[in-house]
Formats: sequence, structure tokens, C-alpha cells
Amino acid sequence: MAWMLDIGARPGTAAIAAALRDAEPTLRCVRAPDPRDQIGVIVCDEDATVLAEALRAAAGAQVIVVTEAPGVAEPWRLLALGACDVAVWDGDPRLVTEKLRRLAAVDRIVDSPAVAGVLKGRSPALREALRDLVTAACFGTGPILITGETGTGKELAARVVHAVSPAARTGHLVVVDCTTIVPGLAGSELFGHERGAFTGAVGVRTGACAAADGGTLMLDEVGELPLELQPELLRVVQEGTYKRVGADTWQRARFRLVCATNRVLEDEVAAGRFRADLYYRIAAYQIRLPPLRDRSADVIPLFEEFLLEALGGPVTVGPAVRSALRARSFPGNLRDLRQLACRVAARHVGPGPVTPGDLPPEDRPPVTLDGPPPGEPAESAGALAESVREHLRAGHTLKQLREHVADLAVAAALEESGGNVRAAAARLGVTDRALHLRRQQSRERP
Ligand SMILES: Nc1ncnc2c1ncn2[C@@H]1O[C@H](COP(=O)(O)OP(=O)(O)OP(=O)(O)O)[C@@H](O)[C@H]1O
Repeated sequence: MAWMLDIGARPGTAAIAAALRDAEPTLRCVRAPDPRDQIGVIVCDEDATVLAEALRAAAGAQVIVVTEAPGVAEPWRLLALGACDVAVWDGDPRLVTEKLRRLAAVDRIVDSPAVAGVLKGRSPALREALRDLVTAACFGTGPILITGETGTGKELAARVVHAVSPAARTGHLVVVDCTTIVPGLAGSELFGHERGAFTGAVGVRTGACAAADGGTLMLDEVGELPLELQPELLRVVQEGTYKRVGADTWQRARFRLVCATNRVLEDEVAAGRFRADLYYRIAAYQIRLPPLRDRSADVIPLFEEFLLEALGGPVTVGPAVRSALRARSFPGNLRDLRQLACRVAARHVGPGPVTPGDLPPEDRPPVTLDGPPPGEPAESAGALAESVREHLRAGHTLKQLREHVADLAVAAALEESGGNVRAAAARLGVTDRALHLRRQQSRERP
């Protein structure tokens, strides 16, 4: 199920490791984090430096740190270094084994066709979001708010929530796009209406709440929900009751509410366009889907996946096209990538790989024909090479050089973005968290 690393120097940690092994025989004792398993336990005593090193080596895995000494390190710092939880040993192995079982259960669902077959991609940033989504869907009951830029898969995520939650067994998923709600008829769309409630209401209509009873109601672009409807939505979410337009009697409906928006709802609340009480009610769990620029590992595999869908068979992508795709920005995120794959599929012929000419002209990387031809070192490249030589003469190792260059790149990106960490991280092609960690490590370096 998971690996276990004992990095303690005292008998106490060996006793903890033995107790955990007895309680959970599938735990594999290892000398270094095992990349075959995404879940691990590190048992440690008070050497915070060794622990930080072990966490770094386990990067990407979900690691529970178990310690005898409560003051071994600031738990928040350990979480920032990559640990997923920190537990102070109290003699009961269930403290850890129950957590491990939960982590494994969530990962199994994340890897199941209901999730991995719908929201595709293996990048760490997406996986982290999917773990949060699955945890909220399967182990929580409150409304879920899915945020993220356009085209990041929010509607697909709502479908995933319904598919993996108990609501899939008791009802349907009903999707209402709040941008298409006609202001005067908004109540009717959600709550239905009585015959004669307004001009044109020739019969009784049951709305989305009734259709979603027992299942899941998704309000897409919830930031667009007319203000006058918000109190009624709040009531049905809180109390499970609503009135059809033109009716005197209350109806009952119970459903899981999933809302999606690419707006910053806190700003909408501050601007008076969204009720604060409704916001807090619908955002019991908030999941942010990462933009494609934070999921660089997904670009090529998903492009190939979309090509396969468009062409009906697998096709590889040549190296020049791969690097062009990696360098390209996708402001419309996955939607952009899918559309690009469709454009390429229309031009591609034959059994060979996708070639540069398969990219439509407007999708090709910009080229200047005036500068030095590729391969000929430009003046700045020459200066860089000389600087590297100087460092080598000074006895610096490759690791030190890499760190130095990375520090310079981080400083330059932060300067260019006016100190905006998110923009700098996007510029460097890393996550906000990775940038934060790198800055922290850089400060800690002697
Ligand atoms: N992880 C993914 N795997 C496969 N396809 C994806 C993924 N994420 C998004 N897509 C595709 O991208 C397109 C947009 O997805 P979706 O409508 O769910 O995004 P959205 O965030 O709701 O967009 P918007 O905010 O514009 O409504 C769809 O074609 C969808 O199939």
C-alpha cells in the first residue's frame, strides 16, 4: 500500500516503525522513498535537516510524517516542504494507518475510469486538484465550488463529482448554465412555474431543482446568477424547500449542489453582485482546477489524446511540433488544446508523425529571419558560456551552477512581474507552490 522510511537515530523511531508494520503489514520498509508508490510514511526524530532532505527526495508522493517529538519541526513548514500530514505518535497505530487507507482510497478513485477517463492528465497539479475533488465528492456532503480559468474542465469536474458521489445512485445530474438564464424567467428555470404564472406560462413546469432531486444540481457560471434569485437558491440549499413561480405551496428537493465559475466570487461579493451568505454556503469545498500552463507535463499526452479522438487512431507527434507546443501559450486552456488538435488532424495525412507543416500557419512559433541562424552562439550566449567557465574555475559544482541560474531566473521573473508570484511562476512554467519552495530553499542555502 505504501512505503515507510525510518530516518530516526534513536530506538524510539524503530519502535514506532515496528508498531506501524505490525498494524499494517503491507507497509514496505525502504531506505529511500520508492517512486513506485505515491504514498509513504517517514518516521523521524528531531533532526529537521535530515527530514527536509527526505521530504525533498519524496517530492510528488503523499507523505505522512510521524514523530515522537512534537517540536521536531514547525508542522506548517513540513507541509510547505511537501508532507501531506504530520502526526505526533501517541502509541495508537490507527493514527497513521487510517490516514494511509484514506489516501489509498482517494488515489484508487482518482485512477478509476470515472475520473481519469474523464478529466485526463497525469501532471502533479491536476492530480492534487483531483484528490481534493474526490475527497469532497466522496467523503463530504456540502456544496462544492469549482473555480478555474475558462477551458480548465470545470464542467467535466462537476460530472466527475456526480459520478463518484452517492448521488449517482439516487438521482440525475442536472446542469443549468446561469449565463443563459433569461432574467424575467430565471425563477422558472430553477424552480418551475404554475400554469398562468406569467404570460406564456400555458402549463405547469417543474424546474431544475425538481429534476435534480436526489441527485446533483450543477450551476455553471454561478457568478452570473441574477441577484434576485440568490435568496431563493440559498433557501433551497439550506432548507431543501422552494416555491414554483406563481405557487403558494412549498416543494421539497434535496440535491448535491456543484457550482462553477471563472470569476473571483470574493470580488463579486465585495462589488455587491453576489450575496456573501450564498457565497459561503455554496463554497463549503472550493476546488481550483489548474490552468494548462501549470500542467506542462499534460500538454503533449493530451494533444495526442485529442488527436486520437479526432483521427480515430493513434498518431505520434514529431520533435519540432512537440517543442512548439511546449513553448506555446493556451489562454483557452484545454479547450484551446483540443481545438488545435482538431485543426492539426484536418491537415495531417498518412501513417507518419505530425510534422511542422501540419500546424496551421497561425499556430506556428514566430521566427525572425534576421538574427543569427540557430546553432551559432549569439553574443549573450558567448558571455554566458564565459561566465559558466569562471564558475567552474572557481570550483563550483553543476548542482551549485544550476541553483545559481535558477535563483537568477526566479529573481528576474519576479522583477519583471513586479513581485507578482503567480505571474512569475507562470512565466517560469512552474506552479506557485514550486516557486515559493524554491525561494524558501534559496534563502535557506548557506
Ligand atoms: N482534463 C481534461 N481532459 C480532457 N478534456 C478536457 C479536460 N479539461 C477540459 N477538457 C476539454 O476542454 C473543453 C472545455 O471543458 P469544460 O467545458 O469542462 O471547461 P470549463 O472550465 O467548464 O470552461 P468554461 O469556463 O469556459 O465553461 C471541453 O472540450 C473538455 O472536453
